[in-house]
Amino acid sequence: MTHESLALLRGRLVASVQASAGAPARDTHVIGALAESALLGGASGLRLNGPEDIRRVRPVTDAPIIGLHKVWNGVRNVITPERALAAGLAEAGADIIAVDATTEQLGTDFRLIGEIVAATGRPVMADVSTVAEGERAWAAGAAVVGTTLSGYTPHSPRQDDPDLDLVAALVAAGIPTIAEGRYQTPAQVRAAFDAGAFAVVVGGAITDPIALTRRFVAVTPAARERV
Ligand SMILES: CC(=O)N[C@H](C=O)[C@@H](O)[C@H](O)[C@H](O)COP(=O)(O)O
Repeated sequence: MTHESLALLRGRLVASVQASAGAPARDTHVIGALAESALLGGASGLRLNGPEDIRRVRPVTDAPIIGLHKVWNGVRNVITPERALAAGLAEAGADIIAVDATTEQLGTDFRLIGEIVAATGRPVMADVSTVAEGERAWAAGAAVVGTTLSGYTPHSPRQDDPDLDLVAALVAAGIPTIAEGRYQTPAQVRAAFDAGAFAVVVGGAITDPIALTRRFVAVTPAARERV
């Protein structure tokens, strides 16, 4: 199968435009405006959560949309855990479907990936947290693997920085890899491409004004006095 939409992302930046429930930006029109802004800034693709946001953005761009559907499992958001959710994303206009491909979510049976490819006709981006999960997802039919969930599962390293080691290890295993998760600076994005990443996804550092403001507030004397 050829994946034209995925091919368009090679060597390029994808903006993840999402907002948590309760955040002021959690409004489909705000998400739409942020997505359009990211495209004007040169992002070549978007990563969007849920059919509603995808429906808002699809008519204004031909840029590839990676769709995901987050479901809270009591500990963290799981990414598109069911076929029906994947079908909803495809119907809304997603070109690529992101799927949680962690051991804690799928155990050792990663067949959901192939089922979603068959049901939607869309390539799957498998969001993983370890090399073993990446290898299993690739064998199960993922078109590309993302380092998205490194740092968010019990068996991956907690760190403030992006997991560049995981990018390098997946690339060394011959797996097309999208670097995602905690990319905050252009230097980190460059490092991911230097490690062989196929594309890089940046979320909060582009689209989360609360997190961005916090970074600046943290260095004010008032904030330092509080520590
Ligand atoms: C762990 C998880 O659920 N990650 C989600 C996946 O879609 C999003 O909440 C992240 O914003 C996205 O991965 C981009 O990452 P960052 O915002 O760190 O650049």
